[in-house]
Amino acid sequence: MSDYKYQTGFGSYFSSEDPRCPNSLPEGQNSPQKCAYGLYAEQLSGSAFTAPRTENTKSWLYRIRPSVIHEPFKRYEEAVHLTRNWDEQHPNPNQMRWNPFEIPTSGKIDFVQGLHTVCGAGDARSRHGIAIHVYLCNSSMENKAMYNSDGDFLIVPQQGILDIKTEFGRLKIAPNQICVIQQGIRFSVDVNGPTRGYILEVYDNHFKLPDLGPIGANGLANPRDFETPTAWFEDKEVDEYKIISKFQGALFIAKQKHSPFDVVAWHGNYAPFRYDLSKFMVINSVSFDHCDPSIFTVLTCPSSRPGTAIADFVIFPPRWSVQEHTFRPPYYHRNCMSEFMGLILGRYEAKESGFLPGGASLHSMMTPHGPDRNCFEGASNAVLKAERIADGTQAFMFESSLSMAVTKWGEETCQKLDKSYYECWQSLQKHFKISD
Ligand SMILES: O=C(O)Cc1cc(O)ccc1O
Ligand SMILES: [Fe+2]
Repeated sequence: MSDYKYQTGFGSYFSSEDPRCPNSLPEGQNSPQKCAYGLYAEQLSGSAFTAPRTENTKSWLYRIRPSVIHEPFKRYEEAVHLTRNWDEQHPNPNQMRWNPFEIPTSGKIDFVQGLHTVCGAGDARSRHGIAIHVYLCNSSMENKAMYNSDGDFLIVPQQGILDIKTEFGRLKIAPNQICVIQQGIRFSVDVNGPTRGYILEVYDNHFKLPDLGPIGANGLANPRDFETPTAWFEDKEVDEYKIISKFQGALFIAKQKHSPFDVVAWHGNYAPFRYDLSKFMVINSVSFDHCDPSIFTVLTCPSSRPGTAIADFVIFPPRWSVQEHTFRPPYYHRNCMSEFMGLILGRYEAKESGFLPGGASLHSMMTPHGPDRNCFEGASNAVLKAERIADGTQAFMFESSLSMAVTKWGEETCQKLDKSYYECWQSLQKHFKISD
C-alpha cells in the first residue's frame, strides 16, 4: 500500500512543515505578529498549562483559518448506537463472548455513523472512565471530520485499511497496526469496502509506554517504532463541511464552509501516532510458568494509583513457547480488573473455537475464566517441545481497573452475544485422585 511520510519517536517534540510552504513554522517564537503565508497560529493543549514537564503536552498549529470559524453545534443523530449510558441494562457478571460484529452491507455507513458502544464505565464530565466501541462501516467520511472532546481514541483495525486525514497530516493503518488520536484532534476516515475494528476510549489520561523495570532500556514496544504524521494541508472550500464533536458522550454537528485539514505547519508533542504490532519485541518466560499478560503491554493509560491502569492495551503476539514442566496456555483466572478481548487475526491460544476474528469477549471483575476443555486437555498432555504459538494470529486485550457495564446494543441489539459460551467449561473433568 502506498503510504505517507512519518516522523518517528514516542512523545517526541516534533516539527513539521508541508513541503509546499517552506519556512511556514515561525522561528524563535510561537505567535508572530503576522505568521508566514498569512497563516493563523492556534495552540492545542493536551494537558493543563501547568502540568509538570514530564506530563505537559501541546502543539502549535499554523493554519489557513482558525478552528473557531464554524456555525453553532447541534445534536447529531446518525450514530444511534454510540452511548454513554451505562445504566441501560441490569449489571451482568457473566462471561460474555460475541460472534463477529456485522458490517453493514446495505446503505452507506461511515466511521462516525458506524460507532457502536459495547461497554464502559465512568463519566467524561469528571474525566474518569473508559468506553469500548466497535466501528462497523463501509463508506468514507465525505466532507466530514470528527473530534473527541472527551478523551483519546486507541483504534485497532480488524478488517479494512483506515486512511485517516488529521490536522497533523495523514496516516494509514491496516489490521495489525493501531493508532492513537488524542482528545480534540480532528480526523476524517476514508475506507475501501467493508471495515471493522475496535476502539478503546480513555478519559483520564493519555496513553504512555509502560515502564520496563528490570527488562532494561529496550524491549516491548520501542519508541522509535511509533510514527507521527508530517504536516499536510488541503485548501478546500465547500458548501458544507461537517464537524462532528463527541462532547460529554453525545455527538454534535457544526457546519462550516472549508476543510479543517488546513494546517500547513505544526510543532509540539501532542500529535496522533500509529504503531505496527509486528514490531513488538516479545519478552516471556524461557524457563517455566506462564508470565502474566502485562508482559505484553503495548501502551498504558495510567491512573493515579501506582501500577494500576485505567486501561492497558495488551497483545498476544506470535512467539516461541519453550517453558518446561508448565501448563503453557493462559491459566484459570479471577481478576480484580476487567478483561475485554478482541481478535484481529487467527485464533486465540486459550480457546479452540468460538472466539473469532471481529468478535470479542468480556470477563468482568472477578468473573472466572480460562482455557476451554479442549485447550486444557491438550496442553496438560502435550509434549513440551519448543513451539511457535500464535503464528498468523493477533489477539488483544483492553484490561481496565474499572468495572464496565455492557450496553443494550452489546447485550441485545447486536444479536451477537453467544449464549452458549459458558458451555465451553462445563465438560472440564475432575481429575482429582488421592492415590492410584
Ligand atoms: O485469556 C485471558 O483471560 C487473558 C489472559 C491471558 C494470559 O496469558 C494470562 C491471563 C489472562 O487473563
Ligand atoms: Fe484473564
